[in-house]
Amino acid sequence: MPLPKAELHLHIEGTLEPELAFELAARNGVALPYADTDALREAYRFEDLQSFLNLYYELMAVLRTERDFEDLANAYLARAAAQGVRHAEIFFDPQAHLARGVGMSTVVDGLWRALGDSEARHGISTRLIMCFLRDESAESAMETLEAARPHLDRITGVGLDSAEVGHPPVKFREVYEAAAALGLRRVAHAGEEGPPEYITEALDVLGVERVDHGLRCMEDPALVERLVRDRIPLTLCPLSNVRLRTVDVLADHPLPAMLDAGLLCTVNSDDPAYFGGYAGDNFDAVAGALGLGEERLRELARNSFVASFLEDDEERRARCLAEVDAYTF
Ligand SMILES: Nc1ncnc2[nH]cnc12
Ligand SMILES: [Zn+2]
Repeated sequence: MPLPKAELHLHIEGTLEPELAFELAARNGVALPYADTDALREAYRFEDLQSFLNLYYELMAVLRTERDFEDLANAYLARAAAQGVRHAEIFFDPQAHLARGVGMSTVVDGLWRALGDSEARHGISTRLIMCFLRDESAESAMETLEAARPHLDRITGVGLDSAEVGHPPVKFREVYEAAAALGLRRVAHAGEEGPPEYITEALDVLGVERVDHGLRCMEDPALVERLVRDRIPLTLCPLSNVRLRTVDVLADHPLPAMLDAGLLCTVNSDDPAYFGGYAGDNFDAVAGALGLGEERLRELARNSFVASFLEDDEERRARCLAEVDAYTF
């Protein structure tokens, strides 16, 4: 049995495996510019975040109907369950779908067909986090929040993703204020490729409760001190960092130094179909490459539930934490 864990940084569109991409392409009559799944996998050699995003957005063309989103989410949940995931807070990118003429209801209702009974079917409780694309305008983000209004009973929070450099958090001040007024939780990608100042800005201007990636905080000791003091969780994605070349090799990943500094780190998969592994694979990879022992792994698993948005179900959080504490490696 794998170590129980929560996954807090997972883009549902990034779980689209080549086999499912081709199946959905055939179902929807969408032509993909790759001969087969092997040819597609060959394209998974990324220079940086942007080179990945180009393929990530291109492949979304196969996602068209509620059933497509349901199948995508069910495939992820089955894989995640097999790797010990007991709770998943799942990002989705509505603007990337709205721009293709796929409506907000198609996306949210489709995802919900899988998430609605995920606890019974897969043993995974779930939350949905709607991300704004930071390389689109602030006006577009606000329109997206408006479009989500009828679905807010199914959306726990908002996030910020896509190309980071040149798109500082301050650009989204108003939409985050509006999201907060609607009672939504707030997170944002910051310090993945962008500078530590973006992390500080996400905290000060957007009021985020959790930072996605946050890797580059290590360049600013005062920021590290603040993140430790305020117990701000970081959702790290080690295999993603290697594939997108923010870290040269896994053995150089700053995770051990971050844990030693007292940061509330979690380990997640980001876009597992593209980066070589799901949540459990990321745990296994850091355990091997960084020599993390059992107590460090247990700490990471505990952190994932502590950092989760389970305030509305403290009983489940306590049950999951008890499972982690009772786990024998
Ligand atoms: N790692 C990542 N960083 C920013 N935006 C993303 N969208 C999907 N994956 C992402
Ligand atoms: Zn991400």
